[in-house]
Amino acid sequence: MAEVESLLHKFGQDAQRIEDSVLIGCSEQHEAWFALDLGLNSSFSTHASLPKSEVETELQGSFIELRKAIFQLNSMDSSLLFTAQALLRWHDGHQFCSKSGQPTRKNIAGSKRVCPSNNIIYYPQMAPVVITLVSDGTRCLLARQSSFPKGMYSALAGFCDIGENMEEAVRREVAEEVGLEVENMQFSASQHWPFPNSSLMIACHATVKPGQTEIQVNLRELEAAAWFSYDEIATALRKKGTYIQQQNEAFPFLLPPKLAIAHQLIQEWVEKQTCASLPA
Ligand SMILES: NC(=O)C1=CN([C@@H]2O[C@H](COP(=O)(O)OP(=O)(O)OC[C@H]3O[C@@H](n4cnc5c(N)ncnc54)[C@H](OP(=O)(O)O)[C@@H]3O)[C@@H](O)[C@H]2O)C=CC1
Ligand SMILES: [Mg+2]
Repeated sequence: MAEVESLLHKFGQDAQRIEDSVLIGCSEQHEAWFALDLGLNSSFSTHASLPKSEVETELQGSFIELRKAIFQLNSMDSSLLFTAQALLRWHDGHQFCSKSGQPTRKNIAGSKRVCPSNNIIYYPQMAPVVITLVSDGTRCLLARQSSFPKGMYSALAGFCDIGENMEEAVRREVAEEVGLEVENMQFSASQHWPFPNSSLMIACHATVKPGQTEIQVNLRELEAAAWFSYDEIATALRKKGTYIQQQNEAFPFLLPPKLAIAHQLIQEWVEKQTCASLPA
């Protein structure tokens, strides 16, 4: 706190803004961890912006976009940063009560906001998203959106509609995006993901009926989708070098970064194929 105060003083800022911090976790030694929006991205903060390059010099570091940092972070740092970014962004977007129009107030930890005029409490929200790795028994289906990094393919993902359960969302998303009917869904794991706002990614494996593998790519949602063999996926998983280096290959085929739950699904599928091919 003393360090942050001295940084704020150095840049002529009111130390009072430390109260805008939000609690994002706790170390194994029971030290509380907080996140504070320094206001370098002006749309994110109600306070005056700090000069980015001067803060970088002062802190001997450099700010990079979270989407790019994903390729370099370890799982503990990423979890803290994902929580921090999602929570700070939620506070920024909930400054006013949607019923009374009055300013809302953050509680000390930053786990909610309250409207003093009618006591309505606002809690941070996450949007449930299903992500499915579809397999036909020997191949798995991956797709890419035009916004993905060059050459990157991932599992099919989509937001749950209101009133839907996970199974219904998986069936609808796979049918909408590639025109396939899935069966045998199996839950794998879940993950908080800070994009586009704050999503709860619910990951599962699913299969298609034998012989029913013809894809109809929905070009409004996807740029491409295709079946990939075990060898293609296993080779892509073994690739060395940074993401930038891999993207610069003549025909890059890249899988999502290790921190993404899509990567975990793909890894699990490869392991399952390896086990299935072993002699009994
Ligand atoms: N961690 C991981 O491994 C992965 C994470 N993801 C994440 O999953 C998310 C969802 O995948 P995506 O294929 O884009 O989803 P969808 O296939 O559902 O398509 C996105 C569209 O859904 C509509 N939509 C419905 N509800 C929401 C909502 N709550 N927030 C935003 N848009 C909504 C929007 O359409 P309209 O604009 O027409 O309203 C949006 O353009 C992505 O944002 C991505 O960050 C994806 C792959 C891997
Ligand atoms: Mg989608």
